[in-house]
Amino acid sequence: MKITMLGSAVAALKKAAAASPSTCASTHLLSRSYYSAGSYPERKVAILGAAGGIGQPLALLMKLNPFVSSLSLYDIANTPGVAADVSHINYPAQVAGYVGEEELGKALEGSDLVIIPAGVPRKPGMTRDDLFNINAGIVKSLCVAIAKYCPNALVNMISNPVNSTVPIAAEVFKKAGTYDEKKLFGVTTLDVVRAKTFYAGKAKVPVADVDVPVIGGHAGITILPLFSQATPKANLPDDDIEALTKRTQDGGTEVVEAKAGKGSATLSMAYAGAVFADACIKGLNGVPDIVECSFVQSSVTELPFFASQVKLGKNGVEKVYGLGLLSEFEKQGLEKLKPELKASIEKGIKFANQN
Ligand SMILES: NC(=O)C1=CN([C@@H]2O[C@H](COP(=O)(O)OP(=O)(O)OC[C@H]3O[C@@H](n4cnc5c(N)ncnc54)[C@H](O)[C@@H]3O)[C@@H](O)[C@H]2O)C=CC1
Ligand SMILES: O=C([O-])CC(=O)C(=O)O
Repeated sequence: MKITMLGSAVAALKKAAAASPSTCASTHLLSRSYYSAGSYPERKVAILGAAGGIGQPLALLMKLNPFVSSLSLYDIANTPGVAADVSHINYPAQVAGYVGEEELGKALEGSDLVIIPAGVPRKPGMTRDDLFNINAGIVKSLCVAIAKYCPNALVNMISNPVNSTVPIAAEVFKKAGTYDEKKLFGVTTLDVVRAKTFYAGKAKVPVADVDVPVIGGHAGITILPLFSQATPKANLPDDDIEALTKRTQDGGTEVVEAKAGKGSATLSMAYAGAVFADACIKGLNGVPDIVECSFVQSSVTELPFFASQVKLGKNGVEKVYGLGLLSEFEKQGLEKLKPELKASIEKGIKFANQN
């Protein structure tokens, strides 16, 4: 029964992907073109924190991605079991599990893409910034190893607070002399996934057709969905737009509270992480017009890092898009988010240079 369900879910994903363009509406995982055997280079993907709540379903989804030839699962515990389990799935990727710091180098060597969901999640009452004290150190040490063992890999940062962990990673790479701003991404795809889902529900349009850019950062009011640019157009009243904006900004907290102490979003995050990783790999492989929102080094505003739509190419970020036309409500939201986002970025930079 379970196998039948997974089979039909994959078939549904393939159907949806075949029906959608490969632009920023690409929140679908599998497309037929993947199956033109041998037409793409081998790709190694490493997941750091692979035995965790996000790491395990993300490992599953990356195993199902036929672009991936080697899947490297690293954690401080429990990865041999996760790797053995995932390795039995009849998709091409060769799976290996690595456990403990002494195996981190082997886990990373040769990686084209490193995805980092390592670190502690929130409990009710906490902000993402409350995770800083533990996760900053974890991310920093993992990035030191990335600089050493796979300095050319794209890095997808999931660990929170993303608004600070991305600047930490950038500083570590700068110190190591390996920083390439085109290759470092804060994963904000879950904000886009949520904005699409909530908008589709309110506007009563098919969710597969919806696109909504989300800009700013990845915490509370720094998450700014641009519903004025949402497609298909729905002309929702202002109070609906305000409610949708708030729900998107509080989406993570909604899940944290519903899980009541048992962590934060894992399944939707694994999905979002797999969508973004897939877009990165497609870009590396030269698939044209791959556009996703991500928190990257940016000159779109005065802040050094900012999330907006980016085009992904053979070297990572090919183009950072501007914000387009904003409504008055969005303009106000943009000004309101800047001080918090600036402080979180500076906190990350300071940590990386002091510790
Ligand atoms: N960017 C986003 O949109 C989202 C980010 N997150 C963040 O992702 C992170 C992980 O969340 P969960 O998977 O739910 O947590 P979890 O606690 O279930 O898993 C984290 C994993 O990281 C591992 N880990 C800890 N230190 C490590 C190290 N030094 N090296 C390698 N692995 C290490 C742990 O052993 C554990 O298996 C959290 O910081 C959470 O806030 C969660 C949801 C969405
Ligand atoms: O809310 C959290 O702590 C996890 C997260 O980043 C999200 O679900 O967006």
